Amino acid sequence: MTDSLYRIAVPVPLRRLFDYRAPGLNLARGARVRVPFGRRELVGVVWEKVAQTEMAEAKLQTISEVIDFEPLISPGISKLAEFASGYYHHPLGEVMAVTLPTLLREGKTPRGQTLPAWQLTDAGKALPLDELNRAPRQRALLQVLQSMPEGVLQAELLEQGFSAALLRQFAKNGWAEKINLAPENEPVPYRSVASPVTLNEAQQQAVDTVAAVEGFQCFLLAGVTGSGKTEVYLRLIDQIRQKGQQALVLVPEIGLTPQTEARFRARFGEQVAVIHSALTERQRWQAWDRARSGDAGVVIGTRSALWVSLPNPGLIIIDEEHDLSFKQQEGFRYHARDLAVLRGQIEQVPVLLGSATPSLETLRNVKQGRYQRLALPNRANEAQMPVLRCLDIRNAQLDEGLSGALLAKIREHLGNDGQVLLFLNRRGFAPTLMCHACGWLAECQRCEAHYTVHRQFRRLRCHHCGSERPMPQKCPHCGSDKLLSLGQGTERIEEALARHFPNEKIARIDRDTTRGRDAMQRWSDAIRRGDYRILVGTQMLAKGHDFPNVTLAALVDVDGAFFATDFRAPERMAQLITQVAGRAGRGDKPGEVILQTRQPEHPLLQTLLRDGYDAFAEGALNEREQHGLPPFQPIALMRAEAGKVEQAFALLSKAAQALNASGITALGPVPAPAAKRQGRFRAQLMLEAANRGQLQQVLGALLPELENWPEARRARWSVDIDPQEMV
Ligand SMILES: Nc1ncnc2c1ncn2[C@@H]1O[C@H](COP(=O)(O)OP(=O)(O)OP(=O)(O)O)[C@@H](O)[C@H]1O
Ligand SMILES: [Zn+2]
Repeated sequence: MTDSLYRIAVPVPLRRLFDYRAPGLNLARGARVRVPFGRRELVGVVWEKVAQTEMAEAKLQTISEVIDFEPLISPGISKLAEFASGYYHHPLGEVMAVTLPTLLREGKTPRGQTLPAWQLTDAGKALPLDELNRAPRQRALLQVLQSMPEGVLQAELLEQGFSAALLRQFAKNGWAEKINLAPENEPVPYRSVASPVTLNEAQQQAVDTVAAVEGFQCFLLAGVTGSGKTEVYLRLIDQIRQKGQQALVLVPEIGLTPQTEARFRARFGEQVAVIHSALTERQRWQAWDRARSGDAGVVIGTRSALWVSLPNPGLIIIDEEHDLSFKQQEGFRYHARDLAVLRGQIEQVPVLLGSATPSLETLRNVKQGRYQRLALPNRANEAQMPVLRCLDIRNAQLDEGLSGALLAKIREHLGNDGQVLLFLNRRGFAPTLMCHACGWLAECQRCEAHYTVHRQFRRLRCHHCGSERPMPQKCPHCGSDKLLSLGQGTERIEEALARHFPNEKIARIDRDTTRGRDAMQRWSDAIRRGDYRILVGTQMLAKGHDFPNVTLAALVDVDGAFFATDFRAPERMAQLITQVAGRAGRGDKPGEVILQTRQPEHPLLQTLLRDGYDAFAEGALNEREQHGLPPFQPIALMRAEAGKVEQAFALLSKAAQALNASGITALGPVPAPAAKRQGRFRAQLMLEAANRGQLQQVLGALLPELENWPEARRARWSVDIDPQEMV
């Protein structure tokens, strides 16, 4: 007799699966098992049953414990994981582990909520009904309990009119006992709630087009800021819920836009399960489990929610599809938007990508006819799009980066009862501390980067590694007390504004003021109430908010982006400007947008202001095509970091040779833009291929080999397919 053999995805950084014996067991794909691995025990996921193994008989080990007898992961998700593992060249075992909530990954099986219930004892079961003919209530209860041997929820019995006293009587007689029963995960029946708004023509057309699709089709919902994209999502979800299907909605950072969650809850109530990073592990598992059981009809979450198994999916939505947060930047570097489209294909459901500033990747897919474009060209509620204007600050007198003209504009808008929003993508007081006497710079030794001055905390902080130290009183080098804070962060702008507008309350929204679970919710409520009329913030303030009374949006400094080396910098800048601008004039008062710049004639800025984001994107796409950059040609980055520079370079140089020999262009190695982080030196290799197939094939062959090189043991390395950031 031969044992059953199973191939298991074990969470180790090796690009292969492992075979185990499971004598006499019948295991389901997607179920968890505990297996011996080296000297440890690990939780793996059953991948497939195999007839034979290449492993030596003596090395073959036996599964130590079966955790799930039913698959925990849906067939759709395991297909998606398998594809992603191949595409991103990340070990399948680790992919599986990353995609599960921590409790499940650790092999735990959290017990769901249980409710009090009643069940007959053996004496109760043996009791003939006729014996209770003279006590009709008792007889009725006995009859109910006999018909449900697994027990009946106490709440249900009370609802049927059996009193608590009667139940106690049964217990006293020894006929029944109180037990705990898991509530049946019966989906809450869905009732459609009438929408408070009537869709406009463009919205209605978008809804009708998506709703008419059977099976897979990917759409771009290109709606200008404030065009009512969310309303389109809600309407479509309502339609699929009526068919009993589930919707998956991925959003950038749900904590930043509490209004979005509130709108979904207002429409779908208990149907909604929200998955984000601020949940406890138990809450996260609960939300995940409600989705997996079909109990939750609408799942809203950040990147990792992509991996939730759904028994009955009907629609996948990616809101703000251009957002960088959909790309995981470490470990398993997947792009949740790209995989969501694939998931739609696997599960045969429509996918809707929404954005006012679509990524160039998505726009190219539209051009090629792979995605269908749905446009919402106007704001939903008759509000006009704001007017964008450059404010030339060359030679202007600046007070902490604020020009007199900008200050006058702020005064004007406040005078007209509007709120004003100032955007600066730098938190803290100042990005640099310098000694006026000797030129000493406060630098993080571990990262070779400037410390940021945080006056609020009286500390210097490294924004790369998080290390910090007290603000020095004197220069540690020459002892002078003339220490200068150079440049501006949000804290400093706030301080300057407080000087100019002493009677106004100022809301500063950045990572330093939004700690804690409901911080953003409180800010958002206070801003909508009008408690604050001046808002200063980083990109947290640029994303998706709907503050109807904001009439002026100003970008304090747009020049930085022009000097960035990353080829995606112009795209990001255009998206950011358009999104910040989109916060202005959303209510009944018209909006105005001001960009402070020393490069008012910059062609990119000109195109964006004169012709809008779509025209800008068109030009940017042409440029990418001419230079053979994504989305026209695929690129990948191979990164390495080590305690010594030479170790990182040694590995990458050897890899470059191998890659160049196989027809891939490997550029480098060069030091990474952030060449030292947390005491480790970083280098990278840029890979360009003629096409995806070639890139996949060459890397697929090289990496299992590279894994065993001696150089690979002296450096930590990773591969980033379709990298979004070059850092
Ligand atoms: N058909 C409609 N009639 C009237 N008001 C509407 C309609 N659709 C949406 N709105 C309102 O318009 C405002 C903007 O809508 P919504 O927030 O959905 O836009 P959005 O496209 O998601 O915006 P952004 O991309 O800027 O986040 C909201 O206050 C919403 O209630
Ligand atoms: Zn540091």
